[in-house]
Amino acid sequence: MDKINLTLLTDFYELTMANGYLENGLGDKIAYFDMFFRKVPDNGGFAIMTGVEQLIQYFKNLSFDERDIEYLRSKGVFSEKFLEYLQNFEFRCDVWAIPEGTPIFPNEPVVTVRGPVIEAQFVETMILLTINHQSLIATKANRIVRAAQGRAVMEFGSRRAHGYDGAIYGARAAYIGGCVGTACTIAEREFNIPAIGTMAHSWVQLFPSELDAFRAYARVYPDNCVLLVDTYNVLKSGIPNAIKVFNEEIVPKGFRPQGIRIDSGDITYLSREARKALDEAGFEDCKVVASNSLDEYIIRDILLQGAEVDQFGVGERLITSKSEPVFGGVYKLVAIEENGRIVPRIKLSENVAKITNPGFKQVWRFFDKDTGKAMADVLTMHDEIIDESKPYELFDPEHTWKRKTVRNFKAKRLLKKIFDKGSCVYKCPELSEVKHYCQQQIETLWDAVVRFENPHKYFVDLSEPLWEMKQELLQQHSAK
Ligand SMILES: Nc1ncnc2c1ncn2[C@@H]1O[C@H](COP(=O)(O)OP(=O)(O)OP(=O)(O)O)[C@@H](O)[C@H]1O
Ligand SMILES: O=P(O)(O)OC[C@H]1O[C@H](OP(=O)(O)OP(=O)(O)O)[C@H](O)[C@@H]1O
Ligand SMILES: O=C(O)c1cccnc1
Repeated sequence: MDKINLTLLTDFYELTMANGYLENGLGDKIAYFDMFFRKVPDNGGFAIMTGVEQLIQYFKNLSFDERDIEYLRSKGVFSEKFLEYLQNFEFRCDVWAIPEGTPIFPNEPVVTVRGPVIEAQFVETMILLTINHQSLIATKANRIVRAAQGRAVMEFGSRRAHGYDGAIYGARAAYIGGCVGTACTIAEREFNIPAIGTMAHSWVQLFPSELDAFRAYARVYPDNCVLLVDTYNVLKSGIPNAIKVFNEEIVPKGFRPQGIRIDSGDITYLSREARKALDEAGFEDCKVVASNSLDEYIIRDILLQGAEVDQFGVGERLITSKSEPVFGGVYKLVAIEENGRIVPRIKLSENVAKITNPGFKQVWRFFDKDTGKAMADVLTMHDEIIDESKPYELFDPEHTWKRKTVRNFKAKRLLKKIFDKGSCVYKCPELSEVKHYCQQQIETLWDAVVRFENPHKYFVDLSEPLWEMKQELLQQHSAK
């Protein structure tokens, strides 16, 4: 994409704090921040990590140009020393992230940044907005795709997206989450996501009659003809006219009609009637496509009702994650360095669930070697080693008497280093690989975690050393 300088896309307080850190001689103080989220949208059992590639681009392009500096100077609140620092700004942080397409769970770090506090703090806004947005849409898209039970879901949301990047990155996230393609053309040019689509009502309205409109379309696209049949009356005119045109314009040319699209009315009833009519006309292979404010709940319902739909087009409720439009990822300071030693920091809260997990950490996913299924995630100190040859005791960090010893497991580190002292050390996989990886990783989750209603809570535990360190910090603070 054409580069726009997004360096100043940061909350103003990041800049005032940065200026203040410098004034206090703390500019080079090393700090650690974690991004994590607290709740899976739509009460789902898991979310999908997405947006790392855009985050990498952001880190690579961070630099303050003349216009940025002049603007900041005009505010009259920043020291010349700070403006000079910004002019020579170079990103020097280490960054770890969970790879795109990985199922992620509440309270585990999905991004960790270590570096001079000025820089590590400054990037908060873009880290959160990038990962929050794409992970939200990928998670929503995956719910819709799962509801469709193997039927193709096309993403039709650009026109109702919240801004152009909401459309483009939304299309990207939806593809990772399982959509087969998008109506967003630029997403194919940029990301190789298949650009697909049918026709609008305006096409049908423009011609003197529906029959004329269908004929005209079929003549231009005999090999890829999907007709929109609900402009006037699906059963009385749309379907009969479509069948007539298929017979007149498509079959004689040696092609097969691709489909019809229904965009209003009772989708169950109309799709069943359409299926019957198409089958009777010898078009058993002609697909029935449905659209119209669909989401996972409506798709699940109409399939339960016996709808005969082969493909779904889903726009507004997917691209805006309408039922729950906030992912809620946050960015918290978890440690600082003092004389080269990592000193954990904690954020307290009356609400126990909101107390942060302190320290520089790693996230491990435990897989059962027999079934290949994910059993639990465990947060550990960053340098802890998990020995797969020995039994490992998992325990609930809140109810510590709940314990389980696991054997015969594979433990995989989830946080991968993507930047080393400001240099990118990670090669992003192709988007098609990410999509495939996502599907594969979801298959490692038990059905109970994946189901829509009251999914089983996947365990995100703390290792014994991390749990003890957290207790110690809590005790220190309560003693104060
Ligand atoms: N069988 C069904 N069960 C449950 N929901 C359905 C069924 N068929 C359609 N829907 C959904 O019901 C909603 C109906 O939307 P709406 O009120 O816009 O009606 P419409 O048929 O599109 O009307 P219009 O002709 O004005 O476009 C849509 O979200 C659609 O997906
Ligand atoms: O309902 P969504 O899930 O967002 O799916 C996309 C919608 O966008 C189009 O309608 P629109 O009225 O914008 O254009 P049209 O005249 O081509 O139907 C399309 O026909 C769908 O109804
Ligand atoms: O191609 C389509 O059918 C389409 C594209 C965008 C929005 N609604 C439908």
